[in-house]
Amino acid sequence: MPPIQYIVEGGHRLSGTIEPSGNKNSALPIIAAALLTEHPVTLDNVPRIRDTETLVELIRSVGASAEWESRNRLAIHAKHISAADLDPELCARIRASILLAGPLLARCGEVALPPPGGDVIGRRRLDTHFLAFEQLGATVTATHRLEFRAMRLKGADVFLDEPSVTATENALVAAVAAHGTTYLRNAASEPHVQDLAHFLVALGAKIEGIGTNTITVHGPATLGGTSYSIQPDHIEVGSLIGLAAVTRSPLRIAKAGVEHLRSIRMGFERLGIVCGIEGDDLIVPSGQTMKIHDDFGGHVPKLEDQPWPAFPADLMSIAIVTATQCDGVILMFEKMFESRMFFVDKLISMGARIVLCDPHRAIVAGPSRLRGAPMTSPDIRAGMAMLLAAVAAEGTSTINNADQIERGYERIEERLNALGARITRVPARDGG
Ligand SMILES: CC(=O)N[C@H]1[C@@H](OP(=O)(O)OP(=O)(O)OC[C@H]2O[C@@H](n3ccc(=O)[nH]c3=O)[C@H](O)[C@@H]2O)O[C@H](CO)[C@@H](O)[C@@H]1O
Ligand SMILES: C=C(OP(=O)(O)O)C(=O)O
Repeated sequence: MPPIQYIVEGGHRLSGTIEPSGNKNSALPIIAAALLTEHPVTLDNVPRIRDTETLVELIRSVGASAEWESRNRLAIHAKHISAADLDPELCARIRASILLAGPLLARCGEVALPPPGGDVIGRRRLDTHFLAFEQLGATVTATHRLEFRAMRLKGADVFLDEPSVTATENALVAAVAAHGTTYLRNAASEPHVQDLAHFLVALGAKIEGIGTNTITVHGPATLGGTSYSIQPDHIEVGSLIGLAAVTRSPLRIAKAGVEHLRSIRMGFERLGIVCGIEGDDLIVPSGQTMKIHDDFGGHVPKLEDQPWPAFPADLMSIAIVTATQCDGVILMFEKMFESRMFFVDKLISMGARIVLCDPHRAIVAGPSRLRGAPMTSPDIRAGMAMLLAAVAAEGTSTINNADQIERGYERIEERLNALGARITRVPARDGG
């Protein structure tokens, strides 16, 4: 497939209603966890994006059947599977290939995984996965491949060294098959971790403490099949709030999953963007003050990411581009990844007033007028932030490597164009 470029004619107001897709980071562990049961599973609201398509290819390669029954409905049946050698090229395409470790270890007793890929946003350690598997009775060997073995997984009292999202998900899946009770302490509690836990419960698992940082699993469970619908993507909702703000447009985000939006709404409120709620819809009115709230005493405020339920790391790039259009000064503090902020040089070349203090902190002074510019997307969220900047800017921008954006956002140019954006999707001419 040739690389994709977006050509964006900026400066147009948007309006209308848009529905977020299903959560990518829920769909990935849930598709992998469907390998735990030999009974049929039907998943609805699966985002049809590059990451899910790649994981579907991977689960087929171990013997599961996986058919798209409609655009967003996926039927999986893992009656007989074998953790035979997995394709290194497919595994390297996505971070989520590591999520096959838990279900394949549980079903097959051993698995050898080529290293995972994913966004290049800094070092991405796997040590927490290894710690959890070892405490559940597996042996782990990490050389050019990651090898996990356990003839019988045993329940344990596991304290994770950090609340890693995918490590919590792998440990949770392994614990469902383990003999005895498992406590996962210092567990991640992101909406996607909760979604996976609810899916496992629908299969027949016994899990307590969903949504907290101590998850208790009573195993081993006798699992059946189920039909399950993936929750809306709160990161996409946050991206759409940013889009409405930077284009000063009124948007209704329908079926937004408002129960998971509290910290996200608070983050945008610090930038002077206040959203309303009507049922499960989120309303972003136009005519916002977009005035950054100083801290008490007139001090420079800060927006920082932290593990859930605080403001999510995956929205930091979107928050930065949004802040460039707000009135005031704010420190943006990205604590998790070493390279996620480097894309701000592109915003600076478009006219944004940002000082990158170090790889984790940037000071944004707004508002600034953005001019269209050529850009290349380094990762999903920086790419989406660039798309927001391009839609808001005067003039035309090009975004190369838009494939990165499409790893996480389904038919995004088509859906934003329906709101009034002017984005043309073309195969990249310069290979970019
Ligand atoms: C497929 C998937 O679900 N990917 C998500 C998952 O990745 P993933 O599960 O890979 O991310 P982790 O939660 O393991 O953490 C990512 C990085 O943050 C650091 N870290 C983590 C927790 C912490 O309290 N402090 C800290 O500094 C880790 O050292 C690591 O370098 O969670 C990330 C953090 O929400 C998101 O960006 C990714 O979109
Ligand atoms: C970092 C992300 O994804 P992944 O972990 O799949 O690379 C993301 O969704 O922002």
